[in-house]
Amino acid sequence: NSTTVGSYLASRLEEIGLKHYFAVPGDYNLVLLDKLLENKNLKMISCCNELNAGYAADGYCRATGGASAVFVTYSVGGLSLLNAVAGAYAEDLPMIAVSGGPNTNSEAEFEMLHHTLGLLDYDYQRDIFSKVTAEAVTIHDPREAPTQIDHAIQTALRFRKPVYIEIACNIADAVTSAPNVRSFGGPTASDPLSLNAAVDRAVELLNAATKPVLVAGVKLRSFGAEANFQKLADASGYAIASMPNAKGFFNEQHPHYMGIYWGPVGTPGCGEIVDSSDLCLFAGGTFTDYTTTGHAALINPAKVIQARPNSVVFPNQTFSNVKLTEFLELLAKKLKPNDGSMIAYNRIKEEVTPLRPGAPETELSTRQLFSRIQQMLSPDSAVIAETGDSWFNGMQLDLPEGARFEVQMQYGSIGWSVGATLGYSVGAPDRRPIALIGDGSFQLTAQEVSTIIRYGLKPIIFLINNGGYTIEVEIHDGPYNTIKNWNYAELVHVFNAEDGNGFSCKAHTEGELEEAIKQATAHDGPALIEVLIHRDDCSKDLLVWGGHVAKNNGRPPRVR
Ligand SMILES: Cc1ncc(Cn2nnc(CCOP(=O)(O)OP(=O)(O)O)c2C)c(N)n1
Ligand SMILES: [Mg+2]
Repeated sequence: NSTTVGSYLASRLEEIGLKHYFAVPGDYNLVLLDKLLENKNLKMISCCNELNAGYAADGYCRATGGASAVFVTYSVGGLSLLNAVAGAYAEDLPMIAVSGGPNTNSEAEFEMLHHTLGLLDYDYQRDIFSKVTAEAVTIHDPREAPTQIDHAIQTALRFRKPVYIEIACNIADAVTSAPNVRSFGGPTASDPLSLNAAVDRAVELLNAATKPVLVAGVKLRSFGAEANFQKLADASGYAIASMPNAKGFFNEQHPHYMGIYWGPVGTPGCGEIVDSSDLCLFAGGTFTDYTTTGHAALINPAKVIQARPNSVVFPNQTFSNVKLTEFLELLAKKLKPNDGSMIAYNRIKEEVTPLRPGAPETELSTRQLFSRIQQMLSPDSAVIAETGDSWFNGMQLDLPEGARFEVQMQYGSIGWSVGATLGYSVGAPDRRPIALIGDGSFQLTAQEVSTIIRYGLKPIIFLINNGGYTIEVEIHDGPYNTIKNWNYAELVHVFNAEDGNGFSCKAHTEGELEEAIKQATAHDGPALIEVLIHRDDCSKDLLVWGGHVAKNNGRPPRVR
């Protein structure tokens, strides 16, 4: 029996668990969107622009732990979406980017087309997307659609990477085979010999260590290994740390959790224990200039085991085709418990004394703001921290068990958080996201707040108005770090127009913040609190981190 190409794609998206997709229409994808709308089990979320639709699809992956889909028109849409897809690649998110494409006859007829470069080559968008995806296919022949679509979807799920599917505008409603039964698996299994050898080697080294530690890394989430890591943590008795881009992937209320491992700006006492340990197992970690604070973290490769998504790397040995989930799971069964690192940590850990609130008329400080946000957190919170001082302030939040934390620290494309908050809210309706967004970042993608209002989503957005690009100021200042101030709170009323339900207000003082949070929390809809912070009031950690990153950026060119 048969169906159409668009309906085939829709039924496969439904089959892999999607309930929503994000879209911006254009004449290359209108018929395709019509076919998608026929599928009543998928809901279209219409976005203001393709970049934000991509950021929303990014947030949707984070909220659901699964895939997401975004639909755009050719070239003018696709090339705007591109940056969000590159971000999904960097962050290991299985986003399915679908673009309408030129009529299958156009190239053969030497037809010049609108929205294109004015050349007679119409493969350029797929070619560009092939650089930021694990697979990029163009569907011209409806008979090949099932094969191409299934292959692209399977690739996204197996490698946890975005894929690109281009569907010619006159093919979307062409007849093709109905979808036949099959499963769409995730990452493949390990090579058993390699897995057992890697585990045995790890057991041998870790059991011989005096104060080994475990560190949770960012890839735990994308490769579905959070639960396996938790089992290993419980079985080992080791002290545990999380890297900054893995915050929340390990339960921060666990008795052996030390905090964030981020070199000189990590949780006090945590870095010292990791750096002085005689053997550290990093599970899914990434060691970039940002996650090591300009390489100021004192990681000694001779004392590190890296459990990666598809391999385990010891100081002088690598075992390939070993899956992270299976390695952690098997190791948990074989490891000898050892609380040496926990004893060491308990000797030096510092008790954090909560900040005492000032008088209500006290001018708001970053520290007071975040100590107040801390009190809002609950197990169903999801904190979304934008690139900026929000990384550092957000990192210090103490997450209740079950609360989630999202950062885009690998790609760090400012403005991501607005679309990501939209997508996360759609993907996790049982959570109330709390977004921490700087004024500079917000100015790139502000209009997606109107989509949050349009669909009645209910995140609470803290818009931190400190007058500019403070994170850049602390790395390297210049006139380019100052931005034009907006009346951010007023923008919500602009987006509400006559039928929106967005709440917003400004807070200059601790008393106003208290009132704002009370009203926002009580409001049954989206809320934006614009907090006014002094331009130089940033976290101490940003000052330290900025200095190290600037120094690392400034390394002189090597000349022979
Ligand atoms: C798309 C994109 N364009 C430029 C940059 C560089 N950049 N990184 N952070 C910033 C400034 C962020 O400023 P805000 O959001 O106001 O954050 P804070 O003031 O640090 O709280 C820039 C301009 C970037 N990271 N991503
Ligand atoms: Mg700012």
